[in-house]
Amino acid sequence: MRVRLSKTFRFEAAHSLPTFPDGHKCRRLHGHSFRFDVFVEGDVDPARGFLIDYGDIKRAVDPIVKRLDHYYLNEIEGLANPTAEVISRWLWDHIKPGLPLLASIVVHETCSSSCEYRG
Ligand SMILES: Nc1nc2c(c(=O)[nH]1)N=C([C@H](O)[C@H](O)COP(=O)(O)OP(=O)(O)OP(=O)(O)O)CN2
Ligand SMILES: [Zn+2]
Repeated sequence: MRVRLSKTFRFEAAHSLPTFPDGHKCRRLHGHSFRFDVFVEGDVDPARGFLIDYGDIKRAVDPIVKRLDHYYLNEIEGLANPTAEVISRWLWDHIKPGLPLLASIVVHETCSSSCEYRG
């Protein structure tokens, strides 16, 4: 049985988007309560009845969240232009080595705006 699981993480951070046009609101320093969903995919071991312990996903992702929470994202290596697109790829690149079943990252920058990256 093939399944896709998700677990949601949150962090608070500030950013500004230097590639947006002059006068655009997102060029100004502002903050978000970022939320992102981590999706893992694979085949369920019939004897165990589960793919991966949700706790193991948390243990793989929490150290990455700590690198973002309450920081100015533009100052983090690889996030000089921290759009939702760039953040989702950055999360993928940092989470995938410790979570090989990773299938997708969805970053929710606001309640109505999100970006999915599938590697
Ligand atoms: N393709 C992208 N477009 C925008 C990004 C982005 O990362 N990728 N980011 C922003 C801003 O950071 C902004 O904070 C979020 O944009 P927006 O959805 O416009 O925010 P609002 O809450 O103001 O949206 P409303 O639906 O108008 O209330 C902008 N664009
Ligand atoms: Zn923003």
